[in-house]
Amino acid sequence: MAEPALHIAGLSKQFGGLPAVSDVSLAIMPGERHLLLGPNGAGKTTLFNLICGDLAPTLGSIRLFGAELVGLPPRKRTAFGLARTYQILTLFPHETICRNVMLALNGLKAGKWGTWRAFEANRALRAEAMAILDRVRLADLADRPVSQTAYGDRRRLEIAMALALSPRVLLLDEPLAGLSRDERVTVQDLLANLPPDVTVVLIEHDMDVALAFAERITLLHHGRVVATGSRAEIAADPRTREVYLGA
Ligand SMILES: Nc1ncnc2c1ncn2[C@@H]1O[C@H](COP(=O)(O)OP(=O)(O)OP(=O)(O)O)[C@@H](O)[C@H]1O
Repeated sequence: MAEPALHIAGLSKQFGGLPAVSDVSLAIMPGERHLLLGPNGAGKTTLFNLICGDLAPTLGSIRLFGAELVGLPPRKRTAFGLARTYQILTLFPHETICRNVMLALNGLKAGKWGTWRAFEANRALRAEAMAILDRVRLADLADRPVSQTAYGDRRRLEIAMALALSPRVLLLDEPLAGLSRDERVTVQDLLANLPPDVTVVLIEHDMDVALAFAERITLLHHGRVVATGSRAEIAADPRTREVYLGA
C-alpha cells in the first residue's frame, strides 16, 4: 500500500487539562480530498494547528510523506510541503494583492530577503506571483491594496498564497466562511480545480460544498474520531446523526 501523505497517530492536545484533541489517528492518501466534519468545538481547528505547528501536541505523531513533523517549527513544515489557510484571514492589508503573493513566495525562498527596492525589482518573483493569481482569477486586481478588495477576493488570495508555497498537502480552514452566494461559487470552482496531486484537507460547515468536494470524511466529536469513511459511509452512519442531533 502507498505511503499516506499525512499520517497522524495517537495525537492528543490538552488545554489546562481539558482535552481538545484526544488520541486521533488518521491516514490521508496522496491526492485525497478529505473533509474534517464535526460540530463547534469538536477539535477541527486545533487539529489543523497541531499539523501546521502553531500548537505542540501533548502526545502523538504527525508524519508528512513519512517525515515526522512533531518538534519542527511551522516554517520547516512548509519546506516539507505543508500549507494552510486560516479561518480568520492573515493577509497584509496595506500591500497589494500581488505583493502579498510575492511575500509568500519570498518567504519560501529562505535567505533571499533583500532590500525593498531589490524586492520590487524582482521581476521573476512578480511573474511567478502573477501566474498564481491567474489561476485564482485575481490577476486583474493584482495591483490593488488588499484593504480595497472584496472579502471573497481576499479568501481567494489566501488560497493563492497557500498555493504559492507549492504544497503537497494543503489544509483549508472554512474557505467559504462569510462569502456571498456569488463568491461561494467562485471559491467552490477554485477548490474543484486545485491541482489533483495536491492532498487537500478541508474544514467546512457548508454541507453541500463539503460533500461535493470530499472523497473521504472524518467525523470528530469532543476531540475524538467517531468515524472515517467515504461520503456514503459517513452519511449512512447513525453516529453522524447522533453527533449532530445529540440523539
Ligand atoms: N487556545 C485554546 N485554549 C484553550 N482551549 C482551547 C484553545 N483552542 C481551542 N480550545 C478548546 O478546544 C476545543 C476544540 O476547539 P476547536 O476550535 O479546535 O474546535 P472546532 O471543531 O474547530 O470548532 P469550530 O467549528 O467552532 O471552529 C474547544 O472546547 C475549545 O474551546
